Amino acid sequence: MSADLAHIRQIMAEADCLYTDAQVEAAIDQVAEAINGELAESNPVVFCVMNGGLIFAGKLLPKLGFPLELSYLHATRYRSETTGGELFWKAKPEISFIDREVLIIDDILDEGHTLSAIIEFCKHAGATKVHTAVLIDKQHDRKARPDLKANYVGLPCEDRFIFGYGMDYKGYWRNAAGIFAVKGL
Ligand SMILES: O=P(O)(O)OC[C@H]1O[C@H](OP(=O)(O)OP(=O)(O)O)[C@H](O)[C@@H]1O
Ligand SMILES: Nc1nc2[nH]cnc2c(=O)[nH]1
Repeated sequence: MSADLAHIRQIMAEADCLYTDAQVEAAIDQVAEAINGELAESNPVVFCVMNGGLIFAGKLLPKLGFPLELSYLHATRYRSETTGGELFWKAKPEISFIDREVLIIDDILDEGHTLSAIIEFCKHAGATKVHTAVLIDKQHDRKARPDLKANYVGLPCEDRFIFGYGMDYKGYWRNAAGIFAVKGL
């Protein structure tokens, strides 16, 4: 069924802006500085988690000033919905992880089932160390594991359904220049 574009436009018009474009850009600069300080000698394979990680990875990678290899993987459990379900691998990584450090880049750590599963996958595939970077860490007590944290976090956000900078609302507004929360969610 095609999307109701009037509804999609209304979502943007009524949304609350949690972070402006400039605030997100400043947060990405800080993440880049931290990664440059810690991973410059580690020759990592960097994985962008599609689709949500695309914008964050695209903005972050040119700010990293050391040799790295880039690949992608696609795991989803929201599938254009606003609540998560089973993790579904749309594309598993094809590059070898054996004896490599890995940096996973994703847009959001929410309940963390996605990141947990990806970390386990990388370890089983032979990665020596798995580093994680997320643009947003959603603040609540429903994490998949209580100690689950990303190594690098751009910004915290309140416990609402958000979109923009790679994150979608029903498949739309990944292109929104800022982080927005859906009215009432
Ligand atoms: O911490 P969790 O509760 O597991 O949620 C986080 C995941 O949810 C989103 O992916 P989604 O399944 O929506 O796929 P998409 O990136 O293709 O939109 C997001 O990109 C993260 O990968
Ligand atoms: N777009 C979007 N995807 C998510 N995946 C997990 N949480 C969220 C969220 O708040 N927004």
